[in-house]
Amino acid sequence: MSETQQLTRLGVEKVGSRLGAVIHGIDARQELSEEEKTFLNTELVKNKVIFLKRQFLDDEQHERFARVFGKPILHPTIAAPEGTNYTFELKSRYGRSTDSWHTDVTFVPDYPKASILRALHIPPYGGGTIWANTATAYDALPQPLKNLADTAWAIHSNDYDTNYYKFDAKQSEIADFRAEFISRIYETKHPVVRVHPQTGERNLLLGHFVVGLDGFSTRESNALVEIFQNYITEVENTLTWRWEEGDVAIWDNRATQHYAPADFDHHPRQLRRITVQGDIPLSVDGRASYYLRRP
Ligand SMILES: O=C(O)CCC(=O)C(=O)O
Ligand SMILES: [Fe+2]
Repeated sequence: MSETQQLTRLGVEKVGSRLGAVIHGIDARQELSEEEKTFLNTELVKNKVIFLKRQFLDDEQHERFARVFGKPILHPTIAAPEGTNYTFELKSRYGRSTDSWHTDVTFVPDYPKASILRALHIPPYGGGTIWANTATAYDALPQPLKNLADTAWAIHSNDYDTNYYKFDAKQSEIADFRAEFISRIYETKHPVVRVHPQTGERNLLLGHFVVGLDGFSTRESNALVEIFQNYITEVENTLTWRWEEGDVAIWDNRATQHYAPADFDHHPRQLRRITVQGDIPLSVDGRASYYLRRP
């Protein structure tokens, strides 16, 4: 197949106003061409979350496909399921989900650049995932709030407040997960505004691993973070994806937050995720994020 033929079969279907596109013409189970890899990386940065429908990847294909976007990395504390090297499992039998807005793994400085999530088992209703654009959220801030965000720093930790779980999931399941999640404690200081290394856009870098803003009291910090988060999670600033089994979502973890509503009762739900290596964020004035604490 000539290069032009190959490129013409690739398609981008925008599915959200501020972010989100479905990519057509890619079979992620196969080894991809350089053109296809470049295309996917370009569309990822442009659309912030992209979807490939009905791919039905196995674990090995998932890990290989993730390499299109970077170097797969292990979660700092949660072990990969047996038979996989870099996989993070989201498996729910009691209605638990990550029903809290976040960017993945921001409790380390060089948190993942992108996450690649595939759906194995989806409940009969609910069980979608919502993404938000952290660049348009920044752009929407009034100038005085931009000025504050540009100069503020936040402390992120994996020992954050997990009481966010709204659905009354089985408490022992939550407790077991939390125990493993905080088996080693990390703390990182990030600028509230991260300059995107590829687009130069300013992105709000917050989410549920934030334990506080540097230099503010807990009350002030909570109030300020809520103001910023409200801009991120404004409904018009988000996109909801209704999964079908086999679908793959890839998000730019430097430019988005996401949330998985616990709206599927006790139906089983299973997804697997691979994250790829990120680089260290830089603030508007060029200062880098750093560890405050590591095991
Ligand atoms: O369960 C989901 O849909 C997303 C969970 C999540 O936060 C993630 O995969 O990073
Ligand atoms: Fe996540």
